[in-house]
Amino acid sequence: MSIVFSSRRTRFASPLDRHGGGGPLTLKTRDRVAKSNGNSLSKTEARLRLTPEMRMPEPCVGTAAAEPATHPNDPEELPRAAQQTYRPTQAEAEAEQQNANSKSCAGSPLRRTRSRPKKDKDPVGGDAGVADAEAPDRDAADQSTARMTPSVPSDGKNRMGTTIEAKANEPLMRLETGGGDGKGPPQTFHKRTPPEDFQKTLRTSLRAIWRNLAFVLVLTCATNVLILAIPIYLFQISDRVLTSRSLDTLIMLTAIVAGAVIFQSAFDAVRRFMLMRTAVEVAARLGAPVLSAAAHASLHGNGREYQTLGDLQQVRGFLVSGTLISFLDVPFAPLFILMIFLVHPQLGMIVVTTALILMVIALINQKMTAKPFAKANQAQSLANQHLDSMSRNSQIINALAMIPEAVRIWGRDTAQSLTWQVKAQDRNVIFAAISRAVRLLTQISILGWGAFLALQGEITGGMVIAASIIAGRAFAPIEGSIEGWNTFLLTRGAFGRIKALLSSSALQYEKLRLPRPEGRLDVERLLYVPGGTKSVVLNGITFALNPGETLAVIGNSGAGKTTLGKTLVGSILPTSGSVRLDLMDIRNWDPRQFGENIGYLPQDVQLFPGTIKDNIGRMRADATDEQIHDAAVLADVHNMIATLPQGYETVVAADGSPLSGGQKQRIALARAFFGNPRLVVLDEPNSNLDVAGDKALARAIEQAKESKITVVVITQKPTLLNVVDKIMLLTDGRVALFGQREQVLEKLNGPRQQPPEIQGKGD
Ligand SMILES: Nc1ncnc2c1ncn2[C@@H]1O[C@H](COP(=O)(O)OP(=O)(O)OP(=O)(O)O)[C@@H](O)[C@H]1O
Repeated sequence: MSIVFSSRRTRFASPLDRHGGGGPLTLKTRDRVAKSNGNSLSKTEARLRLTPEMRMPEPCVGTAAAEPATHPNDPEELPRAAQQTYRPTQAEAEAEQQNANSKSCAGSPLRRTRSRPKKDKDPVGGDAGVADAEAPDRDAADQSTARMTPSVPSDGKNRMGTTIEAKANEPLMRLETGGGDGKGPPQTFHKRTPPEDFQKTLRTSLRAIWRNLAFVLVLTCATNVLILAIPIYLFQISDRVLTSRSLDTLIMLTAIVAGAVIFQSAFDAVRRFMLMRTAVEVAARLGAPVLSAAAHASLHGNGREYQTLGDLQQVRGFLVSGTLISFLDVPFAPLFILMIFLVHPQLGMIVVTTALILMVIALINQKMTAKPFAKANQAQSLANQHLDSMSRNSQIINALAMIPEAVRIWGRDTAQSLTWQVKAQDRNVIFAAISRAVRLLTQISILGWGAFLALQGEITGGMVIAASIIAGRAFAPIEGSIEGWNTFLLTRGAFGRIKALLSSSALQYEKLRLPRPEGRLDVERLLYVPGGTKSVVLNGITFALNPGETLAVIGNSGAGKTTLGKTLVGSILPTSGSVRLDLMDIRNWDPRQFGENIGYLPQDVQLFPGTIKDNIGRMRADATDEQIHDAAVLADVHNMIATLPQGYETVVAADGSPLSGGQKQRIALARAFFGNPRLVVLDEPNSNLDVAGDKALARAIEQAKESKITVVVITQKPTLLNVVDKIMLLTDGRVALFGQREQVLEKLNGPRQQPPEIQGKGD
């Protein structure tokens, strides 16, 4: 049986599958650097200055000829992987040669941006033109340096990262083709994203369940009717065969009852098969919507929304449980009771009385066990939370020898859960024993009273035995339902939570798919008061950034920097005020489109289990090698990845091993830059970096700026301040200072004092 989790936006495939378990990162021939014919290069093209990254894919013959005078780097210093990876075959080279006359060497946007002459930086960051993002480009344009087309239609002629158009005196141009990758199909402004209609999914799932259950009910009906064959057979043997001594009758009856039993067993098996498949269908249909709705709801919740997946398990478990079979059989109990009434009304009364007694016992049982079961579940949930925390913090627990304490805390909650469970189960066992005793006593009563009636000549001996068997058959589902009542209540509660989650999910509303943003950021009167508290974490934050501007947010610990970063990327929603990307409130962006156009490096970096390329590509199945490589180059981590034994195919565990803290942070930086986003928020991106990493980060921010990516970098270290346009000082959730870098630095430290003493200022 094939099981498909259907979700328009979610594909449940192992990230490892995408690359078939991880072959080497290769660029397709057309993505490789076109070998340029030196003769065909224009003067402007000949002035291209290639950085190692630019030259890495393939030496550009024509450009390389013009290179030595301007390029200080020795090719020997290029990373080995970089030098070895991209070697087209002769045929490929010839094919590429066809385009070489019209194109120069390829490079990623960043590689291209780095090709421009570097403007000498003022050591104190006095790059007077920083506020004017166009200025450096103009300078560069005056020198007729290379111009990039980061995003181009995928028509095979101009591909992102493969073409440098050398056009003099033109500002840096970015061809907008839409999509987060910057090179998907052209954006259609009025194309609406189809709504996530979870209600419909729920309705269709319920319909499927009911349809299956209706069929199961038909089979149950047949099963219950056929099961009467045995008591009827007994009745016929004792009252007909034994009295008539007819062998033919015995053979015929035996053949009929054997057939009935075979059919009954087959029907029973089929209904169980169907229930099992119904359970699987429910999990398959609702799994993806529940998970995506839970992930979305967790933005405003406490993270427990993910437990709804556990609720789905509960529903699935109930569908294959014996309790449901009992529930399905219960409606046929009156049929059996009616038959006993037909045998003799007095026997029927005994059975009805017993059924009522069993129900009363069930109600008392329910009342007596509800509280202890609830307490047991509560304590178990706490114990599970401790367990989860232990598994996430296993290294620190081991290093600090905290295992006894961790085990004690887990043990305390587990013991409490077990204590309540024992209490509940004790009561359950007692009531189950009482009900079983009542049932057995009833069968004895039927036999005894039936014998008495037989003695009176009112019924035959065969009728007595048949009545006793039928009574047993009538009680079995009633008893099963009583025992499983608690499970039924839990399942009903679980399904209620699933229904509530899917019904209230905001994802179901359709959103307009907007044109690709440019990266303009407007923050207005941002107020954030965490739910359940009265502390104001962000208080009236207002500022704006133009596309391509870079802002450093500085301030003391607890000033609200991280919270501000989270509100900028929409991972928490402000209590009031708004964050707008290209004038549109981020709440009104299609979440998928918004996510594709932003990058975020959180303070607490976590990588997903998978390869480095999966992580950089945000686990997207449609992430191309080229995009991954571009992001790595943009974040200036390609060289670092190239030094790893498995390069981009290095498998990262859930705890980030085998990467160091700094390496993890740099991979996460590349992930933030994946897809050529328009707004990137970096929360203390250099907290784990060494000097080289710090420099690479500064370069990455400069490159992002040149690619017109709006960058907000939260930092405690002054080193990054040299590469930003603006600085904001946050104090107790308020903007204490905001403005051009030089002005803010001057206010912080006084003129000509570098670097600023950020920590000291807020004290
Ligand atoms: N969900 C929350 N509930 C209660 N308080 C919160 C919540 N989120 C943040 N805070 C509080 O808001 C304040 C700012 O936190 P935030 O993490 O934004 O500071 P920060 O400036 O990033 O600090 P650091 O530099 O140490 O990371 C802190 O005092 C923190 O306790």
